[in-house]
Amino acid sequence: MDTSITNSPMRPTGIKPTKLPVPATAKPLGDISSSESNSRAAMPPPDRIGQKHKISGLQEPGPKKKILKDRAVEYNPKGPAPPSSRPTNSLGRSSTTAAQRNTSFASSTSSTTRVPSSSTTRTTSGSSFASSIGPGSRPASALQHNRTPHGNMFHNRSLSHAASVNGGSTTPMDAVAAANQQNGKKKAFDPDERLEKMEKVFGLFSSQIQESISGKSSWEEVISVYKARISELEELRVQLSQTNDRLRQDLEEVKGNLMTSNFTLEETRRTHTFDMDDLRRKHKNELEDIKDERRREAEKTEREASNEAERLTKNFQEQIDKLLKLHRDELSDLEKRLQEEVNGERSKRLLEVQEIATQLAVFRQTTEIDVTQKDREVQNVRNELHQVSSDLEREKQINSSLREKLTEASSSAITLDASMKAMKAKIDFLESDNQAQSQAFADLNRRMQEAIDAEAIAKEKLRNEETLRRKLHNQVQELKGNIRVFCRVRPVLGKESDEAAKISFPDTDKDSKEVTIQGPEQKTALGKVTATSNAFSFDRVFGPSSQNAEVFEEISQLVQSALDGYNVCIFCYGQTGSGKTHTMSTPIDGMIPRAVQQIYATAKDLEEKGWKYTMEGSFVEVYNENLNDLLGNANEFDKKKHEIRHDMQKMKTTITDITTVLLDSPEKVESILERASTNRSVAATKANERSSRSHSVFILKLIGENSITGERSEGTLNLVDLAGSERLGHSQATGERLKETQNINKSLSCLGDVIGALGQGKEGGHIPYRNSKLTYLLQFSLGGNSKTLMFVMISPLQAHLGETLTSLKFATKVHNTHIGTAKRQSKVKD
Ligand SMILES: Nc1ncnc2c1ncn2[C@@H]1O[C@H](COP(=O)(O)OP(=O)(O)OP(=O)(O)O)[C@@H](O)[C@H]1O
Repeated sequence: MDTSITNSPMRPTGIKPTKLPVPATAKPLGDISSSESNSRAAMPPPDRIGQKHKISGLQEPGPKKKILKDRAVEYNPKGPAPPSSRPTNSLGRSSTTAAQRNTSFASSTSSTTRVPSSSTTRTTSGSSFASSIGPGSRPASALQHNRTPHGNMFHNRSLSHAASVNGGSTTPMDAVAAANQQNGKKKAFDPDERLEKMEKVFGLFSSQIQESISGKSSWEEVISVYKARISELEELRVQLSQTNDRLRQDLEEVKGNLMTSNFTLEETRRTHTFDMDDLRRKHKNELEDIKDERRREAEKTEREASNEAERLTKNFQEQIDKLLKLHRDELSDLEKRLQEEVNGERSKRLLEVQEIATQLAVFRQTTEIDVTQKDREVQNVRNELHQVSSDLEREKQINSSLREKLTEASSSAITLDASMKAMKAKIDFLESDNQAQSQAFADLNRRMQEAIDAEAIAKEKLRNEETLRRKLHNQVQELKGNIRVFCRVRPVLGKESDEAAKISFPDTDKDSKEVTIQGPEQKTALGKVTATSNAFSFDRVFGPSSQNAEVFEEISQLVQSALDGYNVCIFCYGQTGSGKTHTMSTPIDGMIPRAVQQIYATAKDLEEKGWKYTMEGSFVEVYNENLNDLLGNANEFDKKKHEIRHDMQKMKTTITDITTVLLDSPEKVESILERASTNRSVAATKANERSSRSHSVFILKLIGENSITGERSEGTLNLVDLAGSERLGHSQATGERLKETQNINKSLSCLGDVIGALGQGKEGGHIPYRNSKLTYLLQFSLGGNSKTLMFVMISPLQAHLGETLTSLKFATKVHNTHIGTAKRQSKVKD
């Protein structure tokens, strides 16, 4: 049999092998061969049998049945066995034949077990063998259980076959044993009977051999079917592997496409995110600007409204006063005029009455004289009585007319009296109206007084609230920490063509406190290129699109603290060209002008709460460990010596021979900055042609006094623009520039040392302020009695990545420092 069928390694194609038919004649032969061998082994050797016969002296049996050898020849389909030179045994079979048979059985046994079919196939062949043996036989699998360690299974099985040929259910062994038993009763061993039985068994075996031979051809057919099937399967396998290769290629292609799509998608998403961020920031800035504008407008309107109200109240008061005065004057005039008129009229009427009375008296006298004359005349001229009577009559008529005249005069006197009374009533009325008005004015005055009192109470309340606000504001500042670090990344400028570094802002939507920078690319030992991602966190991070207004919004609270009497120090740290001067000193927009503007606006608001501020500004430069007066004469730089003096009791710093400008208008700061800028030492290095090689410190002293509460506060706002922090190696400086760079590096590292020592917070511990001019100058503005803010400025260029990471590490060190609680410098005047 071709063992390559079963032994050839079959690739797993996933196709189940077809169940191939197993010929019914096929039988496992190994057992039979073995059993035959075993049967023989169990028999005594023939020559010994003969010997026994001879020894026993028993009579030779007569004409016997054919001997076993002959019978074997009869059963052999190929004819009688060839003459053998080898000695044969008494059974007439050469040992070679038996060996061959054994080999043949063994191989058929192994081939049977090697058939590459399922257990079903094996079972089938097992059962076919079982069926070929007879109804009483057991299946091959069952026979397996009879295997003994001594290999005598074949013996048992051959006996079993023999038994089944006899048609009984007893095994051949049992039969032999039974025969032995029976014979044993008669005699110990009956060879004839034994031989007969053996012949029967042999006949059976021979028939089975025949069957096996015919089964072999069936197996060969099966094998050829298998072979055909195998070649088919091989073809199928080849086809499948080709299809598989094609599919794998397709898969690779699809994977490539997918990666490209993913990459494009990622690119688009990133661009979109950046656009969104920009838009969001722009929108936020615009919103902030609008808010600011609105707030300013609202404040302005409020201020205007209150001024207008005040002005109106004043005007109204003045008008009322004027009106009152006018009314009073008018009234007194009217009164005077009326009095005069009444007096005039009265005297006139009195004169008239007196005149009439005089006339009447004169007339009466005359009349009386006339009457006396007439009486005398009557007497004299009684005769002339008629004449005198007529004269009397006439006189009576004159008298009556005079009486009428008197009545008329009396009535006119009565009319005069009435008009006088009316005049008096009018005067009375006018006088009573004046009283009502006076009452109204008194009411008005009272209400005004009440309003003034309420205003005074409100102002008092406001003052108290201002004090409370200062306290709370500074509590909030203290809670935020007395040293804060902000990071600002400037945008890539139009003129810059260098590659931008990979800087991201992971929490722009939330707190804006984080910045992540991808470090330089490095090759691993295996040649793989990797880049580390460096994440930093600060109190606030401003991206490239941030504006100075947005930055100032964050520091305005510290400026307020300076007004409230605290020492505040704001630094800008970073390499040359990273945006320090842009942040600090840009005209109108920078931190210095904005701080001054805010201080003015707030100081003005505080005026009505009783506060009056004076502001003094000075601007100095620390260059090569020398102090220069930036508001002084540039020709005296590095020649004139300025000394720093500390008053340890009052915790005050003064610089000798320094220009101090009284800032009495916000515009003055512009001229200060301009002057300082022209004076400031700017020298070229290879790193940046506009590099500032000195530290500049804008010192603003704010002294506030409250005339009402007697409070006084003294705060200092230091706005420090540090020199470029680049390392020596990078700036490639030599000579004078090398000295500058060394001094800059020294003072910056001293600043780090001072902050570090303050951070350790040892009570009374040594703080190395004296190690550099800068730290010595800022002694009272760093540490316990101050609030410090450090801006770390970042260049967005990949070429500056090393400096950027160094700056951020320094800033992180500062950020991790906690400086003790700030104390306000305030006192109440004695
Ligand atoms: N946020 C910003 N927006 C726009 N331009 C900026 C910004 N920051 C800096 N710049 C520009 O970058 C350039 C360098 O900035 P700046 O002079 O402020 O750097 P610096 O750190 O002060 O350098 P130096 O150490 O030399 O003083 C300037 O042209 C400035 O206008």
